[in-house]
Amino acid sequence: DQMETNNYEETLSYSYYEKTCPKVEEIVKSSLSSMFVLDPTAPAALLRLMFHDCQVQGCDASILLEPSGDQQQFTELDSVKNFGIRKRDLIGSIKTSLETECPKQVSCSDVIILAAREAVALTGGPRIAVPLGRKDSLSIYSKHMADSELPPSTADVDITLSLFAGKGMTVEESVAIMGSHTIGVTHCNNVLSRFDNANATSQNLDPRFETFLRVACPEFSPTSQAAKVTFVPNDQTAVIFDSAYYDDAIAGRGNLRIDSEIGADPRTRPFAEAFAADQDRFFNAFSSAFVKLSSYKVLTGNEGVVRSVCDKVDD
Ligand code: HEM
Ligand SMILES: [Ca+2]
Ligand SMILES: [Ca+2]
Repeated sequence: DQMETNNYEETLSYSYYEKTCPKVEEIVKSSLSSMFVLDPTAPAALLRLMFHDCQVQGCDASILLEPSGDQQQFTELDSVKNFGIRKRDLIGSIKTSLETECPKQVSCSDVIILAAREAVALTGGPRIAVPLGRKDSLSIYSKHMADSELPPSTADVDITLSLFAGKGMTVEESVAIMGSHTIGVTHCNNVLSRFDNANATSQNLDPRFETFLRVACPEFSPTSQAAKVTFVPNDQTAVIFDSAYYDDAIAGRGNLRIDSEIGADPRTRPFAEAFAADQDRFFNAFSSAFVKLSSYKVLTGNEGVVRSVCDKVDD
């Protein structure tokens, strides 16, 4: 009787680690609560990390892989689309604690999702129930795939709605998931294109806010070092997960093109207004969108592995 060798199709489950690592969610939460006290900007980094992992060959922890041996290889992080990705090391620290508690059980891809979930909850957002059981990729990372799959910083409403429709999201959920920009920062190199007059009229850019952006991000070249180290907050309350992002979007105070246009486009504005007026509605739509994004193209069962360290595929 070969109980352990079945190849039944496995799916994500809300009780996946019940027997193999019952304390997993508690361990992720307690590790991150102390890390977030040390660095209140870390939650935003971990939420974005989840998006950028899931967007490139699915939620498989491919974004964590480092070059192996002494080969010269380009990783996902070498893609300019991954500019500003930070705090990948925190996932490694959580994984180390988990290896002590339950060795070789919890995948790095699940840790990324659980860390993003805590990033939302610990900054004042909803506590989202997330199904688990993702496996980590064996295949090698790809800079090329990161270049082609991640949205450009100049993305508009069309690009954004079709990106999220591809993950089964409604327009309401797509507007809600952009509410992730309620925390964190945007570096000036991503803001400078807003000053291009050819685009400005369609972009719902409040003139006083434009003045603020021009002062915060003087017109240096987008590729200069100065533009890569200066930044502006993503909304008025950039360490709190709230609906202030939508107030700003409606008023034309968005840093990126999408952050402003989402508050003006006839397809998205009604939802931005609803979320600005009703935070519960935002949190509910955000939660279902989060589950859709984080279940995108996952590897389960024998399709992937549980890495023992997150930045390497085990030998
Ligand atoms: C069309 C869709 C999107 C575009 C074009 C976009 C673009 C960007 C850009 C250019 C930045 C600034 C990075 C920097 O300068 O350091 C940023 C930051 C951020 N994004 Fe997005 N984003 C999109 C969707 C999302 C989604 C779906 C999430 C999460 C589920 C997300 C979460 C974040 C967070 C939390 C930050 C702040 C990061 C930090 O403070 O380190 N974004 N995004
Ligand atoms: Ca990935
Ligand atoms: Ca906020």
